[in-house]
Amino acid sequence: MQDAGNRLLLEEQHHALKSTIQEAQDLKQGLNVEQRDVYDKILDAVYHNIGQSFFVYGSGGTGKTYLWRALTSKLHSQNNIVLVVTSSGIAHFY
Ligand SMILES: Nc1ncnc2c1ncn2[C@@H]1O[C@H](COP(=O)(O)OP(=O)(O)OP(=O)(O)O)[C@@H](O)[C@H]1O
Repeated sequence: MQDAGNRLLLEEQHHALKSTIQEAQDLKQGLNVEQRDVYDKILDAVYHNIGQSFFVYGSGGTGKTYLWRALTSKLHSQNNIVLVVTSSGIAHFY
């Protein structure tokens, strides 16, 4: 019985991971040139464990949240833990 439970859990986790990978690919493909430049710089810093801070700013509706979704989705799809702390319109990734 426990095996069946574990199998269901694994299937569900696999399904969730497949959805996240697809979402990450879709969001990445949709990035405009400016967003893609920032996306690449931030992921490069994460993958090389540089511990850099980035301040992403722009007028309302210019795609900051979209960029954030693309980044978190990509990192989640690779089993990374993403902590997002938002305060007064300023969001930090750790
Ligand atoms: N590269 C993109 N491709 C397709 N849609 C995009 C892209 N970038 C942004 N959008 C869309 O444009 C709209 C505004 O983007 P978003 O919410 O990311 O802006 P924002 O900078 O976070 O705005 P605000 O500062 O007002 O919160 C959203 O509907 C978002 O899905």
